[in-house]
Amino acid sequence: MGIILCIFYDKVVSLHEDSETPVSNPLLAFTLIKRLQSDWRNVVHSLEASENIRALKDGYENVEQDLPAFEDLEGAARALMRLQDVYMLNVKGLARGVFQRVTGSAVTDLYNPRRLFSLTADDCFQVGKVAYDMGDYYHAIPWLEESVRLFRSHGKWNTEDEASLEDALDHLAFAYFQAGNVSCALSLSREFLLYSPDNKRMARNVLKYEKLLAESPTQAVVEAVIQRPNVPHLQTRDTYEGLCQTLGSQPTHYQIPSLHCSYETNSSPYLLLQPVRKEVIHLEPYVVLYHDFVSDLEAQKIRGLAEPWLQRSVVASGEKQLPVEYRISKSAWLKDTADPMLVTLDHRIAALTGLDVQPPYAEYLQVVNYGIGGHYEPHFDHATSPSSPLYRMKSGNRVATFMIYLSSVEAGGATAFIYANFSVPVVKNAALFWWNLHRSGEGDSDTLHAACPVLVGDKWVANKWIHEYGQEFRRPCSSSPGD
Ligand SMILES: O=C(O)CCC(=O)C(=O)O
Ligand SMILES: [Fe+2]
Repeated sequence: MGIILCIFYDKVVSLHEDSETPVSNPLLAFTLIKRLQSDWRNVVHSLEASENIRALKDGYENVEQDLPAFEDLEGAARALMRLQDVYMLNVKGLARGVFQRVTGSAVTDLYNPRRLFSLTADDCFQVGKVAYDMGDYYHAIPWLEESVRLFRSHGKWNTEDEASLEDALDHLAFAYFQAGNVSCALSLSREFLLYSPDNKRMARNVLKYEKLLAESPTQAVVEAVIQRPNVPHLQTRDTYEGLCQTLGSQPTHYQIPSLHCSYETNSSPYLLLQPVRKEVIHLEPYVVLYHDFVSDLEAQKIRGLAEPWLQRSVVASGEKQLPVEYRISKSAWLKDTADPMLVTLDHRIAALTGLDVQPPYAEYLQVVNYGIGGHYEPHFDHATSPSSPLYRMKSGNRVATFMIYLSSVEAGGATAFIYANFSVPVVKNAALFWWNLHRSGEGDSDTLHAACPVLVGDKWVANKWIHEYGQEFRRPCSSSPGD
């Protein structure tokens, strides 16, 4: 193996040596994907590697098809930007490996990593470039700023790097120009010319920026405010993000007497022997958390059964099911026949809720795995249009959701109820239950909810969606719209 690859290999090994779990730190996850997607390729194609190039290339080509694709790197960069937005994380801090929310002069640590993984100038460049290529200068600027700062302070270019200080200056200058900040664009372009004085394009840009500033000198002082790119389908973004930022901890005014804990037996012989600790979290909509609904072993078993079948999650769009940016996770459906333990689980859900969960009155168990940055933006579980694929089961709408947390997370990943204005943290082995429909059969719009992005960790949940039919005598209907 060539010396360059050895150095590169040692660097990768030392970064990952003390992570005993699969990658749970978003910064480490991003750099791992980047190392496999672009750094390694850059080492292989570098001039220094030429003496050992054949062996090096053969080794790379053998595994190339199994390595992350550019699309994966892009996804990982977008996940970092999502975390930055939702948790108001500071890019400078992220590049140093810390997860800090900075609001005014207040700095809050959202997570304290055991070890700091800092990003390189080239890592930051790649994140900024993903945003830049999408015309998203709001995100491109801080990441490219950080890249320029790191290139300037370390100065050294590494074999595996895709970009140099000039590339970072070039992109940042143009991003500032696009965002309306001509004076920053000008000074960065001038700095670029110090390193590459013969670059004609940049010389023309400098002239253009000088001319613009001469024509309208106010441009020099006006700090352009760049708007964060809007997500049209998400009007409730501020509430959602605020609820995610609490990481599921409840404000004290929720500690009201009607919200209490009890041992639930629901008059079921099954539960009399082993009551379940129930915590009423909210009344309208009615949301309860059943603690220790499953054991560690059961949770592990369910994850293991689902793992081989996991696929990118989809959502109902008209009559079709499609992957979308607002739901990022993997999921699998488990039939009861997959393991007798799932039948036991159904019995336990039926005993607790008093509902019939046999097919077709409930769906199979949907197991969901969210990686870093994985999320599900505000949505309803029940169908809101008569053409929804949910009606294909011919057992009505989804009357209730029973969701089991099959893992803990290190940070983030809370379940947020937007209009009801509360969020529930991930409580390993607990199950969250709520009614999606009023007794009239009409959807309860107060159940709008979301899965906050996972900041650090690997989140698993399982959904059991219970349908209207079969529950007629278990949850009688009522014509009163409020019930
Ligand atoms: O994962 C969560 O916290 C919520 C998941 C959810 O709402 C869903 O899968 O429909
Ligand atoms: Fe949901």
